[in-house]
Amino acid sequence: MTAYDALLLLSFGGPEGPEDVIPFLENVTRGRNIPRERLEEVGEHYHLFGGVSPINGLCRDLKAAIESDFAAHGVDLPVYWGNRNWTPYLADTVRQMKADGIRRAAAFVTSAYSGFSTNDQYLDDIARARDEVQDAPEIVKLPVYCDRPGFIDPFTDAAKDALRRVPVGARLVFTAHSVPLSQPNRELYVAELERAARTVADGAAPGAPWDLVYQSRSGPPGQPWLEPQITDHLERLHKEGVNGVAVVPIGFVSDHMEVKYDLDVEAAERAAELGIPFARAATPGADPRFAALPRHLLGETE
Ligand SMILES: CC1=C(CCC(=O)O)c2cc3nc(cc4[nH]c(cc5[nH]c(cc1n2)c(C)c5CCC(=O)O)c(CCC(=O)O)c4C)C(CCC(=O)O)=C3C
Ligand SMILES: [Fe+2]
Repeated sequence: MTAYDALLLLSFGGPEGPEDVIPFLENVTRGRNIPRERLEEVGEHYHLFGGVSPINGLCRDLKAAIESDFAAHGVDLPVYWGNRNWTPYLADTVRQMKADGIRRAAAFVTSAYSGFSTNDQYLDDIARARDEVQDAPEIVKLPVYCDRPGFIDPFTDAAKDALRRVPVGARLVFTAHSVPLSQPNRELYVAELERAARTVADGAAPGAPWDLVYQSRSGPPGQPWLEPQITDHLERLHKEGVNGVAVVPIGFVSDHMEVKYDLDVEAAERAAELGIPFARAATPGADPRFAALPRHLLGETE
């Protein structure tokens, strides 16, 4: 079926305990001009969760779901997992793949879009990890999948479910991670987000208004980033008299910290203060349709 001899699940990584939080944040922000106060604030978000990022468990679940999907469809490929910013570090995974005799792996990244943070940085990570390992296996990133049914359909179902938890007429609000306006390929990222949001909105609430807004901004105050922020947007919707909000984190694939804190804690609190009924849609996570995406994408590339 395929010219590959392994699948590599490539993710962001996150701390596994309180002592990991600061070194993890240093890894993420090295050379990136993020204010110290912002780091301390984000560190507190992790400490609220015992210093453990949800992303690691989510990756383990997704890896198991991909393995089940492969087994159910006769795809005989081992699945490896490596991260950009924390253990299991990608370079260590590549070293293990090499030791196991892997020669050419396909990489499925836990980020669906084109753009710098969402695609290009992962390509750089692959190149850097391969440089660290002598005769490293070839690693080919699978195509961007933000328009695929395996990504869109779970969101459409989740958006419908979230709409059922707020009053009829509530606004569908899509969120994605903000990035600096100066970031390379920012237009492409936004265009893909708009297209994905429109597709989900058409499926979940045909004809109803929807918005695409941003979250988790981290740069210095003077630097322009994609706006509006979800919290500001909630205020605006409140002033407009909107009677409820169903938030769909279309920019992410799983319920990691940006979802569990920035939406489920921060945005939900803001909505409560404003008296707006608020529901947050699930992300694809380990949905079997999402876990089937690597197999579908493998079948298309050689
Ligand atoms: C577009 C995008 C995605 C979606 C694509 C993808 O999923 O890859 C994403 C995902 C994630 N971002 C994550 C964590 C962090 N991102 C940070 C900082 C930044 N993110 C950025 C962008 C994105 N980030 C940017 C432009 C910065 C500024 C620094 C820089 O230019 O790189 C910081 C520093 C502190 C802060 O938030 O300021 C942290 C801790 C986690 C792990 C969560 C967990 O542990 O559960 C995940 C999945
Ligand atoms: Fe981030």
